[in-house]
Amino acid sequence: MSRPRGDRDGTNRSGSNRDRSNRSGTDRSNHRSGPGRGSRNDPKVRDKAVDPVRETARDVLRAVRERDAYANLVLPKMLRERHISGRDAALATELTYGAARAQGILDAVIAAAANRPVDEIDGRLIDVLRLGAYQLLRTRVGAHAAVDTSVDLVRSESGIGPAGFVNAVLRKVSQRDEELWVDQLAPSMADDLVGHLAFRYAHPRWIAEVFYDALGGSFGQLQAALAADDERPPVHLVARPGFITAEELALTSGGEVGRYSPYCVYLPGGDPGDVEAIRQGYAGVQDEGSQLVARAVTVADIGTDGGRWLDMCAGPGGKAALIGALADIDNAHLDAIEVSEHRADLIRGVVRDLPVDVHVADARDVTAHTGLEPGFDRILLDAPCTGLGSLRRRPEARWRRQPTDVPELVALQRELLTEALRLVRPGGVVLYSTCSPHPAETTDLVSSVLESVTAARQLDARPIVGATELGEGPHVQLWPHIHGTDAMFLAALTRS
Ligand SMILES: C[S@@+](CC[C@H](N)C(=O)[O-])C[C@H]1O[C@@H](n2cnc3c(N)ncnc32)[C@H](O)[C@@H]1O
Repeated sequence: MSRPRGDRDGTNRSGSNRDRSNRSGTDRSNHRSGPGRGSRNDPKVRDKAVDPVRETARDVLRAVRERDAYANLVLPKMLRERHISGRDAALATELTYGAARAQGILDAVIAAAANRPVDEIDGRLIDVLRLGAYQLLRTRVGAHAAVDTSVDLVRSESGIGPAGFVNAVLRKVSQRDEELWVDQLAPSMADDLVGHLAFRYAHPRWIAEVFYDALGGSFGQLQAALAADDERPPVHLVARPGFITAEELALTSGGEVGRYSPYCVYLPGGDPGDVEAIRQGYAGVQDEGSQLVARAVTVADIGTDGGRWLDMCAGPGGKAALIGALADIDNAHLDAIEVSEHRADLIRGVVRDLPVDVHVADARDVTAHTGLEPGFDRILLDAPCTGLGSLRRRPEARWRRQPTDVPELVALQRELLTEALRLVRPGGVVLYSTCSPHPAETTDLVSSVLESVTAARQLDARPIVGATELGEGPHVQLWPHIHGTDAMFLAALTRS
């Protein structure tokens, strides 16, 4: 890949709320007459083609439910295969991700309207009911269009009886707005404020409890955090240092330079795949919080830097690409380890032309599996975690994750951090990060490792992160509602 050369600040060496209006409101079916108008009111006599946008959203929700698929992997592929683009693609994305994120509140409303638990309703109908209820409660799509298109989907696949059922349930859903349904169905604010907020902002209760603990027991902060997490997430781009500056990327993409990371650009809308710099490999899609973590590894003060850098859990390579670009500028070298062959391939795809070696190995015992000896100057351990800090970017994840996932991950994190502290040279830095604010994976984990590795101590991470409102330290916890980033956690450690 040929590219302009630059310095690490991004200068080319060549010189060169849930606000309803924020929700998608494209009512592409308003031309259709709805229930109560002539024969279209009767599912028995209708014979219309289904709307390809809703059909695609329905198919993705079904793949998520039946095959544990990831909506954000399945949807783009389906849109390409079905030649759905532009505004239609945007609407399909909003409906799919919105319905997946809001599943908890939608299911409660559907169960109340159907007068039966959702697990007693055929799964194929549930997908459509969620899609219809989402449109009714959380978009500006007209009620007739939301109901009609849903009934069409069911009638074409399952026939008149199920279509009549969906029609009846969605009509009942449409009789109240979201606020009224919350008043009726959510736990009372007086008796159970965490439960109420969890319901209102479509989070499982256990996750709201984790956020509440991580936020120091503040209901106000919890409400803001859940509300931000319930929003459509912003798209952040990273301008790869030495390839393009954030200013150039903002200019060419129509975006705005980010608040904290010198490499970040906020993209207001549109498909990042259309951005020329991304197509050329000069830029990528990466949350600003992840950029701050990657940059922090490279700016921590460690005295003389021998240029041996390590990324212990590197796949799919977002941070390795940024650290690798900075290593290139600083004449350093990065070893990137990843246990999954497929994810190692993804790393290779983004570090071409950079001083990065990719190793497929288990990082719990790096020397045995890669031959790499201890003595690294800078180590990033971006540990496998519950991902509770990036739920807004993984629509269905909040309903899939279970509290029982936590202990196994914590055990793995403990082994990996202990190994990182073995590999770092005295006076070097280990940055431990998670895209989770769960105390068991963050502060508690760091404390317990520090208790067992007596040569290690924690540094103040705040000065190397380059953001404001970072609390009392020494660790850093970013939040969507405060920093606009994913809820990344970061702790800096060294050893004697
Ligand atoms: C949070 S992700 C890392 C994200 C990455 N730093 C990025 O910015 O693209 C954690 C990664 O660790 C990998 N992993 C899990 N267990 C591992 C192990 N024992 N050794 C090495 N990698 C592991 C997972 O496959 C996953 O790709």
